[in-house]
Amino acid sequence: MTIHIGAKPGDIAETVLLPGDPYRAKWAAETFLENPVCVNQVRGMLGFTGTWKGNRVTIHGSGMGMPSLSIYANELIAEYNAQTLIRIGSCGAMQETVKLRDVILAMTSSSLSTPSSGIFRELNFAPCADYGLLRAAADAAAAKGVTTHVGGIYSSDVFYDERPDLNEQMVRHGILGVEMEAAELYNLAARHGRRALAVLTVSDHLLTHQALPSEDRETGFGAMVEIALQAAFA
Ligand SMILES: Nc1nc(Cl)c2ncn([C@@H]3O[C@H](CO)[C@@H](O)[C@H]3O)c2n1
Repeated sequence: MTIHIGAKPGDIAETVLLPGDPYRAKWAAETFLENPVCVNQVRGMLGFTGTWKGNRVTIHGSGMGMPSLSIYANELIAEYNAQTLIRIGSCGAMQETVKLRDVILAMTSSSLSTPSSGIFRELNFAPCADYGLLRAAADAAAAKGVTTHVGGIYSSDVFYDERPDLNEQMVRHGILGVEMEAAELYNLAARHGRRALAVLTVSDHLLTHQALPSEDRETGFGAMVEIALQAAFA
């Protein structure tokens, strides 16, 4: 047990999928895992452990924002020996070529700051995905015929952004999309020698201002979950 996770030792698998929304964790566990068991309910941040094709997997909410993800990722790594941590989530597209429902595989993630900024101080550390996971996810997506974009994303500290100048530079430099967790996940994986990847479904578009209707957000997420599972056990 930890301060924020009530699971008993051994309840959490070494492979953990991390959606921001605990109810998406519940949906994904019930949809994709055999015999999912709820292993955490502390503060409503649900976590479930089951098997996928015989492989043990935990699907656990991370909450929104890097501070929240940092709490869960730190505890999953330190107390439950998580070895592979894959964020599955939504993001906003920042390039014309990226469309709603497309999948983005985050090779790197830029940010203004992260919970690790205090450690790095003046170092501009480059948070990057595990290459093996990234390659396996790209292969899985291609095999499924899912339109996928691999490149840099932006992990923001805010949803209601007031920096159009910043967005302009990120679009100019090819940033594919914006979300709020991946950079710190990558920092923690690098610090602790673990594997991490962010597999994101485009739910909003910052240039066209389109947004997926709520019912699509769940179905469209199925491909992303399957890509993450296939990559984790490739
Ligand atoms: N900043 C931001 N902007 C856009 Cl357009 C987003 N679309 C999805 N998200 C993700 O969804 C949640 C916010 O709705 C966050 O966890 C974030 O990771 C977004 N976060």
